[in-house]
Amino acid sequence: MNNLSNYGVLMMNLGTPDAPHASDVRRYLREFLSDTRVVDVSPLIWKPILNLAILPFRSPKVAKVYQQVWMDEGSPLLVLSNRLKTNVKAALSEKAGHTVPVELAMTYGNPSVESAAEALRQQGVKNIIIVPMYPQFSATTTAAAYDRVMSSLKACPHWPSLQLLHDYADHPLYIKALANSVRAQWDKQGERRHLVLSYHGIPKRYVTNGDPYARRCEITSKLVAEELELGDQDWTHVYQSRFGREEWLKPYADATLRALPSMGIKKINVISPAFSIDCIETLEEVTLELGDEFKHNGGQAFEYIPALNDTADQVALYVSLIEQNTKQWN
Ligand SMILES: C=CC1=C(C)c2cc3[nH]c(cc4nc(cc5[nH]c(cc1n2)c(C)c5CCC(=O)O)C(CCC(=O)O)=C4C)c(C)c3C=C
Ligand SMILES: [Fe+2]
Ligand SMILES: [Fe+2]
Repeated sequence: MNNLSNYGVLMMNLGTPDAPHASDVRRYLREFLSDTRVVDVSPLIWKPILNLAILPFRSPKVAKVYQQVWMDEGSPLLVLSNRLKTNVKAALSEKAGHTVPVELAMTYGNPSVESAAEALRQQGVKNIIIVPMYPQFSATTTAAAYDRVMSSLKACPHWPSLQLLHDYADHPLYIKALANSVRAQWDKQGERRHLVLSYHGIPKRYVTNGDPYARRCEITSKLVAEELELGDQDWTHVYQSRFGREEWLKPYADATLRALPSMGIKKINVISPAFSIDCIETLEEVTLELGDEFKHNGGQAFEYIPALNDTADQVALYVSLIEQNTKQWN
């Protein structure tokens, strides 16, 4: 990174409501669930269903869930993404010997891509590396982030050069970071436990149509298991966060966790490798909902292992990804 002064980093995460109220959640869900990358049904059919049958009921319900996990500074996804951004910027700048501009944007909602891109431009950035904060590529998330960047530039007369980070499902620093956080949890609890690796699901049809997400998740699980020297009986790979009626990727997390105690697995640790940052899906759905399902069905001990968030391991991982992908500008 020696003599480079005109490149900058745009870190991107999914998006989250501005406040934990039904009206904010409704606005956020409307934007998110109107993206055909996320729900690929024709808008002519989907829009009435979304506006009349989903948003009026889901928004107040989900707002209550956000209230349970909301932090003093805001939504966990935004607060923790911002902390990571700050730490990545400090680490990159220290290595480069000058300030490296790093901004955070969300695919849906705030901070917008337009505001982050303008902030980069104000700092003299001409080369931008887009860093979607998704370890496993999916068209529903990573490609949606790329789409958002491209649409933000539609009217832009002074295009920057762009580098798109694809994914890092099998990056050695990512696998080591996940394994380190499992080992840290085992040390804390004084015992190794069966490890459940729970990934956000997507409709099975998307994978049949070519989305590589499931394959990338399987690679992550296999490598983490190898790194931790786990036998086949010591870990389980599942998908959480189903939405709607069609079949999603299996095995389903809820059904699997209900069944584990009857198979003699009564103490578990759960890690959610698809989430670089803790959010409503990990803090509520995994920690509370799945934890309850497990315990109400004979499970004795359930501990969620936090996402990598703004830890030193995650900062080192992102610095390495950015360095590897900005070589042509060095
Ligand atoms: C409707 C289909 C959905 C697909 C496909 C999907 C894919 C997907 N999502 C993430 C990461 C996150 N999802 C989050 C929340 C969330 N996801 C969906 C639906 C789909 N996700 C909904 C409706 C919601 C909102 C909550 C709810 O109504 O249940 C979040 C958290 C946002 C937050 O504010 O905390 C993240 C992160 C991935 C990685 C993924 C596919 C790979
Ligand atoms: Fe999601
Ligand atoms: Fe959920």
